[in-house]
Amino acid sequence: MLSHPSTRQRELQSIAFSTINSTRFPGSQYIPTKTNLRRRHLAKKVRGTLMAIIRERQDAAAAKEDRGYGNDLLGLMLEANAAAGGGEKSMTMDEIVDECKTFFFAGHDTTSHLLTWAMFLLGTHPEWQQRLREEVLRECCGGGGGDTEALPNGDALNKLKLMTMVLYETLRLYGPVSLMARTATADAELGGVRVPKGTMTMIPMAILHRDADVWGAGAGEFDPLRFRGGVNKAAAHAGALLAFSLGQRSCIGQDFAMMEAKTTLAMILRRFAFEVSPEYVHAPLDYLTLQPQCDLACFLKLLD
Ligand code: HEM
Repeated sequence: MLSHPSTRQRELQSIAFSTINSTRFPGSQYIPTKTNLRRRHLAKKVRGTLMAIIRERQDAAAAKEDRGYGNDLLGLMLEANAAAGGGEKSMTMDEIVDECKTFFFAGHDTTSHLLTWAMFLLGTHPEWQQRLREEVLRECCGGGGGDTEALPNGDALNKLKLMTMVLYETLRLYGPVSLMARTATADAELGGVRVPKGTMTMIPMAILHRDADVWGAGAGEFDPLRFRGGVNKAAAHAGALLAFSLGQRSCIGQDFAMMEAKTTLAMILRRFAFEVSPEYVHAPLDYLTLQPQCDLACFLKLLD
């Protein structure tokens, strides 16, 4: 089934990933190969769907309907763009569509796979699952107020110290983004190796995150307590956890991702106990984001 825009966007990502190592030459993207034709067709469909959503928002704002451009990220972007009034700071329609695609890819698959791996680790470490459940029941039942059905509020989420440690440890062992690329903008020297300007370097975060020189002898083990002194004190180097990258181009959505993951896990933990299916095959696959190759089946048990 390929009717949903997110399904099309996923197929586009999958084409992009599978052609990363293909030989390319100027103009090769215009040759009518099966993959190129499919890519063009999907890109057109995704753009059409996004344009329809954007036009609907613009019409609602023009008609001065209460909802205006909408109170989500797209709404804020369209509102800011309208305020820029076509000046230097405004975005073209193509740029807005591209932002929508970026946020879908950067913001959706990453967080959902962080949750997948957290479920895997908690499903295979029942003692940690129980510790987190106790923390959740203590700190945020009903946003901190005792109602087990209500969403946890921001204050309650901030009190989930063990949960934060488990998520950092999940990001270390199974960070959804396992590789980053950077191009040297000037001649440089890196660990004694000359890196000429223009060289593309790859930063293998997944490997660095399991380096015993940095994380200690138990680098391969699940040990959330290594983060008890904070993220900067967990390893030999303060910037060792690279899951969201560091510096100017680090992840813009990292706080949001942590909040989403904490909220979702809190809601699952207080209602269900879970374990990983004995049929699960452990085969993490780096398919733009790190994910289980054959899904992750879990058994959930409703708690009293
Ligand atoms: C567990 C969840 C997430 C992880 C592991 C993650 C990881 C990363 C990493 C490693 C980068 C740097 C990539 C590079 O420089 O090559 C990045 C950038 C980015 N992320 Fe995330 N991300 C997550 C969630 C999110 C969410 C929820 C959003 C949006 C709501 C988001 C939006 C972005 C954007 C827009 C960038 C580009 C920032 C820039 O270049 O200035 N991410 N993310």
